[in-house]
Amino acid sequence: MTEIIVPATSANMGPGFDSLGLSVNLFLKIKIGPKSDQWFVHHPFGKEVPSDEQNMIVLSALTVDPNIHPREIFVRSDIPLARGLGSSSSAIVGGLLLGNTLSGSVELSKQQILDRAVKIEGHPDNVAPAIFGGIVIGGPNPIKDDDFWTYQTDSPKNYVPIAVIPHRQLATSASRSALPKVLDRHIAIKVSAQSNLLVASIFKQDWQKTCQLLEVDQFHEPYRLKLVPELKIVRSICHAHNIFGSYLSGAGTTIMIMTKKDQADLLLDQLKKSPSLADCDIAALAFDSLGSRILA
Ligand SMILES: Nc1ncnc2c1ncn2[C@@H]1O[C@H](COP(=O)(O)OP(=O)(O)O)[C@@H](O)[C@H]1O
Ligand SMILES: N[C@@H](CCOP(=O)(O)O)C(=O)O
Repeated sequence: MTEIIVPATSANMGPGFDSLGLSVNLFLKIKIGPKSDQWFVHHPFGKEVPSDEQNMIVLSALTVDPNIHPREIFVRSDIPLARGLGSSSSAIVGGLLLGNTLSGSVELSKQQILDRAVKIEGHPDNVAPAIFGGIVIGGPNPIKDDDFWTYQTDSPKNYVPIAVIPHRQLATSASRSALPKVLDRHIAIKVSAQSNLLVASIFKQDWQKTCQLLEVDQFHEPYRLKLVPELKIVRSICHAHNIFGSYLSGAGTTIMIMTKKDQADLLLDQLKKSPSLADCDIAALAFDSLGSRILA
């Protein structure tokens, strides 16, 4: 049975709001089952997620080719829903790859899949690393807004992403409505300069500076702090051990920390000991370098 595999993603690295993200080793897996009278999606998410053609995976597949014959599909996923780890992007990218695989008349390139995925999701910072793997910077082509440029690079070898995942869900739409309509010019200039530094540090593999710059966001974190107070707690535990590299992953509620491998055990231990983080799953993940793949 053909299987489509899409990794989870952690968007909004530092001040790279809506632009900068990386992929990690939690996966959405879609197996393509037999033809059927109607679409039926076998999935583990309960009633919250539709099992018919209204399922996000099927909706995305049908944007590629509305004439695809309905199928049964079998979905497994260890990406938690609505926690800032790109579950909706994984469904969109997985659906587009499903449509591309099943269509007899359309064959999209990776770039076309990216452009369509951004159109559905609204921003490239999850869908781009979900497609390409590693760390990806994405943004609109300056002369053609529906075409997205990306630069991809490897994640650091001697660092590990530690995720603090509150049990609470937070829909991206709700978290976006906490953001201000207007930003102060001085703040925007300063943070945009630091965002430029962040990108340079990533491509120079100057990971120590990267980790410091991951903490300077002022585009979204200050406004979302009231929705994810755990960010402050996690950051202060990290700083008490002179560890930098924490940021609000996507729209929350997950907090990601990029930390040196030799500091990971100590940090995990300290985070797990904190009574304020009792309602969180805390785990060392791994960076994903492959992005989406299809196993025949
Ligand atoms: N595998 C999936 N299949 C179908 N729908 C999904 C899947 N994963 C996520 N979704 C939809 O996306 C929603 C979460 O999207 P969002 O609020 O953007 O959070 P995030 O992308 O950070 O997990 C879920 O509540 C569900 O409706
Ligand atoms: N830039 C977006 C990222 C949303 O990521 P998600 O994983 O929470 O879907 C935003 O901050 O709204």
